[in-house]
Amino acid sequence: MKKLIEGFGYAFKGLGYAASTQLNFRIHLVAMLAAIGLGFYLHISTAEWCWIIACIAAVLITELLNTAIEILVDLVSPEYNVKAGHIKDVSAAAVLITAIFAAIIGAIIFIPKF
Ligand SMILES: Nc1ncnc2c1ncn2[C@@H]1O[C@H](COP(=O)(O)OP(=O)(O)OP(=O)(O)O)[C@@H](O)[C@H]1O
Repeated sequence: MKKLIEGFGYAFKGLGYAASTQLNFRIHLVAMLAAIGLGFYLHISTAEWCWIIACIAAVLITELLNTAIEILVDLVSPEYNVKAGHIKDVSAAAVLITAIFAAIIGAIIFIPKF
């Protein structure tokens, strides 16, 4: 039980680190709050909530993994290295793709309600 609680502590430490060091993560958190607020304001359906929650989770998880990959690359390759650059670029592309598709799903759900 103690191990489980410690594990949660480390996870929240990671969340705090990402929130305090990554501007993009904070932007995604603001977008999450905006989507949740709009969801309540526009009374979206249960199925629509499921899509919005899945999108929020996908974007935040991808951003956290991107942050972890950036830290790992900086650790193993602090000097300039073409492959290190590719790893960071591909990781950033994963965040971009997730955010674009989340925005598309958000637009499909919210725009017709205005
Ligand atoms: N060690 C490296 N070798 C080669 N290119 C790198 C290296 N580190 C970073 N780059 C290049 O610079 C870009 C920006 O890297 P940086 O570490 O500033 O990431 P970032 O996406 O701006 O994240 P953050 O600002 O949150 O640290 C990378 O996407 C990559 O193209």
